Amino acid sequence: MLTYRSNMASFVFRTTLLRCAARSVATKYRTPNRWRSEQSYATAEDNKGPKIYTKTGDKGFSSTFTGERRPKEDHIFEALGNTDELSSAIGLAREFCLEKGHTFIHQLDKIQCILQDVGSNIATPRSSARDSHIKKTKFTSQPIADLETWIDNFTNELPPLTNFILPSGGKSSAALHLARTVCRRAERSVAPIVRSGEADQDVAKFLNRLSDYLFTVARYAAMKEGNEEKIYKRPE
Ligand SMILES: Nc1ncnc2c1ncn2[C@@H]1O[C@H](COP(=O)(O)OP(=O)(O)OP(=O)(O)O)[C@@H](O)[C@H]1O
Repeated sequence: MLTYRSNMASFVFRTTLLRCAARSVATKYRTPNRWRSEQSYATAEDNKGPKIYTKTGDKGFSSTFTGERRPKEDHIFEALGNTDELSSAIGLAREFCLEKGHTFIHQLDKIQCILQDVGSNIATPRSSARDSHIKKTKFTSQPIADLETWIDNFTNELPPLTNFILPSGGKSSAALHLARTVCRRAERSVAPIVRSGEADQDVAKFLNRLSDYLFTVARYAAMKEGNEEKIYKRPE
């Protein structure tokens, strides 16, 4: 259901994108509430209609939510791409965790949705944003507080860390570690955007806290599955 919903959201994104080519990215980075209301307007006609590609990016330029055209190697698209990759890495880890019946799936689901909001914020450079853009893409601090609560709860159940842990501990755990490293890349790419005032500070804080969450939940998954985590040993 959830996958269907997200496919649907992306489909509606795309169809709207084609209908409103001049506002291309504006449609792709809408707030979740806006997506939901648009989904209810999707019709059978929409389903037959436009293609997924607009070809507007073929010359190596794309659009921000504010309508600026920038080269694809711009910091903004780099950060958007890393955030997208992060959500995909979490999605894969989630599938392994689901197979093992882990209880934190709902947290991963929520995080993937928040990452869409991270993308909206990054795609809206403050220097060219109108008030309405800023209002729609504002990133709140609540998701950071949620991550901190989840980290603290898992940490209370885990044995204390006494060694360097290496990515291991079964498929769920190793996939969560991989997502953690992608998260750190996303954080690095967001840093200059936040520093220059183009995105909200809380976006950087969220990504920083998210890598700690992914580390902690990776350890938790290994513990719950009864898998040993590899620890660093100095090579003989
Ligand atoms: N390679 C990329 N990496 C990260 N973000 C991208 C990339 N290309 C585009 N974007 C961002 O994602 C939004 C949607 O992507 P999309 O693929 O529709 O853009 P496009 O390449 O400009 O268009 P098209 O694929 O239709 O030619 C863009 O408006 C832009 O903000």
